[in-house]
Amino acid sequence: MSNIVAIVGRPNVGKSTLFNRLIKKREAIVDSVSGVTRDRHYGKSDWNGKEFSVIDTGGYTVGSDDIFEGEIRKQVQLAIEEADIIVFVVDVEEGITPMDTEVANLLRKVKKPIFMAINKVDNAMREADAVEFYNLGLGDHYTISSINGSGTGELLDALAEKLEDAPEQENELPRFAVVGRPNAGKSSFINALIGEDRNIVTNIAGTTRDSIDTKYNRFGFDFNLIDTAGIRKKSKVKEDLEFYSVMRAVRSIEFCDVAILVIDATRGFEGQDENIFWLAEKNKKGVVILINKWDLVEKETNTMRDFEAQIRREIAPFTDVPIIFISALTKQRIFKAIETAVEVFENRKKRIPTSKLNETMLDILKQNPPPAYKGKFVKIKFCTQLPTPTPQFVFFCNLPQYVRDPYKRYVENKLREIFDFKGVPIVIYFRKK
Ligand SMILES: Nc1nc2c(ncn2[C@@H]2O[C@H](COP(=O)(O)OP(=O)(O)OP(=O)(O)O)[C@@H](O)[C@H]2O)c(=O)[nH]1
Ligand SMILES: Nc1nc2c(ncn2[C@@H]2O[C@H](COP(=O)(O)OP(=O)(O)OP(=O)(O)O)[C@@H](O)[C@H]2O)c(=O)[nH]1
Repeated sequence: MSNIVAIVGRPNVGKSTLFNRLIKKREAIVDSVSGVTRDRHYGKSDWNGKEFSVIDTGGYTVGSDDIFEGEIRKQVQLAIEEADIIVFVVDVEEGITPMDTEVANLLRKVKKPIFMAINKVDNAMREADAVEFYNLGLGDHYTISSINGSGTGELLDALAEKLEDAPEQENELPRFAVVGRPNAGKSSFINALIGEDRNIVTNIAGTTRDSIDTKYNRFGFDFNLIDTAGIRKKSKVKEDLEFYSVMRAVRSIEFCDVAILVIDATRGFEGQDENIFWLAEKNKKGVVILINKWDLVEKETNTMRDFEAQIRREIAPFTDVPIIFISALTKQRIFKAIETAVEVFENRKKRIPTSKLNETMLDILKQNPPPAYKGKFVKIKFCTQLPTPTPQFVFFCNLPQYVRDPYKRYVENKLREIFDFKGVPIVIYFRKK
């Protein structure tokens, strides 16, 4: 299952504004992960019950006009190859520009669903101006105002119809995605893992959407590796582009059950690593962190402990994530890495019987209830785990609106302590009863 929506268009048409609006719809649950080094946005949202990832292209580095245009063309081409749905944003204030025409020419040949969002249609007058864009010869048009939100609902309704439903994934093999920054050692890890079997990679990049899995049996475990991009041929263009690595990570994370995040020990846990981490968490995927190239690190007594502590600080409150120190080069703890990923996969499927959950949790929560709010006391009466693919719990109480985030975190920590959800994001709801 993959629902990646890419927003393309020339600079200043309102792509980022539209992106924010698409994501803000569900601000309480999701927010955007913005690239630290550059202004790249990707986020997770849902509409009419369907989930999707949104990637905002752009964040172009300003150079000469030629370079600039080349950069846009590259991003559009990548969006065409890698995204499932494309939203092409144009600007009614400016009308059709040569760059719009160029983008439209690229898009016209594409079989994927394309939505043309004619932006900045803030009032009825501009509705008439929008007609001009029919000349670009692209199918479906939507007049929107990203600033005031008008028209975006219709756009999303139409878009949601093209999104795929989340598939049932019971009883399938674990799907692992090896993700991380360029040069972290992802390919080396995969090669160390599959060793002489590397020829069993039969999928060719980009042939079909579903060819992203490859099945392996190693160390007695059966699993699928998602998007073993590193062992495939890479094109120079793709390697150069930060946009490509983001797109790749989003896609393989969407497909996986557990994200194996490879960090370069010699560089530490940096902004981009954190982005990928939170992306997995927002997608409710299991996570295992591998600190690779451990052979290169000069070790003193507390090196490992300090390294680990620093990462746990960064990823709080989701701190019980396995962190394993490996070397893809010497194959140190490669087995342990896979074994742990399998454990996390099992944790993610874990179902706590309602009776057991109530027996343990209600007592604990009674002894440590949410703080009174405006003189009112919250009483938690009952709890249950939802029948969702990933752990989600509902706590029924008299005044759910008074339960604050710190208390939710407390409850989450208790659940983690008692039931072991190591490496797995869990979601907690309070509802009225
Ligand atoms: N009037 C009006 N202005 C808008 C609308 N949407 C965006 N803008 C304005 O257009 C300008 C550009 O918006 P951005 O969202 O930054 O455009 P962008 O396409 O992401 O630009 P790049 O990051 O340069 O690619 C900003 O000043 C926005 O406030 C709209 O619906 N109506
Ligand atoms: N010393 C040491 N070097 C390593 C280790 N793992 C990878 N390397 C080296 O790090 C460099 C990058 O490794 P790759 O496996 O290509 O990294 P990658 O994450 O797949 O990189 P991209 O394909 O660019 O995303 C190579 O020169 C590897 O030989 C390790 O555990 N120890």
